[in-house]
Amino acid sequence: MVKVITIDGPSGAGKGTLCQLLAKQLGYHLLDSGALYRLTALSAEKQDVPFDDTEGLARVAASLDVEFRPVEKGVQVILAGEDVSSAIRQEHVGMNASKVAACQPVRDALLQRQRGFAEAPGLIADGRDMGTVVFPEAKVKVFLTASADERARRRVMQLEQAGLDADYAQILQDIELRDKQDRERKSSPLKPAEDAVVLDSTSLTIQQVLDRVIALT
Ligand SMILES: Nc1ncnc2c1ncn2[C@@H]1O[C@H](COP(=O)(O)OP(=O)(O)OP(=O)(O)O)[C@@H](O)[C@H]1O
Ligand SMILES: Nc1ccn([C@@H]2O[C@H](COP(=O)(O)O)[C@@H](O)[C@H]2O)c(=O)n1
Repeated sequence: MVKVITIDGPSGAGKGTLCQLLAKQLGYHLLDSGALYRLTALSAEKQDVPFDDTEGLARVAASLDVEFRPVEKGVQVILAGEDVSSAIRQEHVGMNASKVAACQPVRDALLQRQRGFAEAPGLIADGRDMGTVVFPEAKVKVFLTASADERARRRVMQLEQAGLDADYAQILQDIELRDKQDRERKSSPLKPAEDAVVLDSTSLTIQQVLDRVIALT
């Protein structure tokens, strides 16, 4: 059986950073499930599908023409031949992803595609419901958290390092709103699986987080 390690948690907890390091160290494949919800939101926007059109959104999710291309500094995301790696990372796309992700038909449309990433020798699955819904049989499950203040501080640093303006108060407000939406929705709400190890990274370095997760494998 393919070994799957699930890393779930709220926005900015450090899941993506951890998952890339884990995948590299263990030689496993990587699933960035948030990218699929972001791509669905971006495609819906491009195709003028309203965010309350459940059927339309599910069609968009089911027909995503996407390729994840490994490159030296991570993964390039290609949507219908166009490089949307930066476009899907915009703050408003994250908020829209959180809206479309609350729609059960969208989640249903993406389920098998996500499971298809589980190939030998193993998979690191990054998201909100990897341990609870998509890979409930995974042997190692981590729920990575950090305080909202710390996550906003990290996001500000990330944006400033990329040469972009960052308003701490606005970012904190967006993080808290996205947390609320993701935790309170009916479909696959953000929560730790019963058998997940909860890891609070607020005062841990990236290396310390990585070491603790490697110790679980
Ligand atoms: N333990 C840590 N200490 C300090 N900074 C960290 C830590 N973990 C991650 N970071 C930094 O925090 C920022 C956000 O991390 P990352 O993008 O991995 O979060 P995420 O959980 O994947 O967020 P999202 O779900 O919104 O994609 C990055 O700039 C990353 O370098
Ligand atoms: N398994 C998942 C992954 C993500 N989502 C939703 O997508 C939004 C964007 O995710 P990022 O990890 O890229 O920030 C997120 O806020 C969730 O609403 C999800 O529902 N399930």
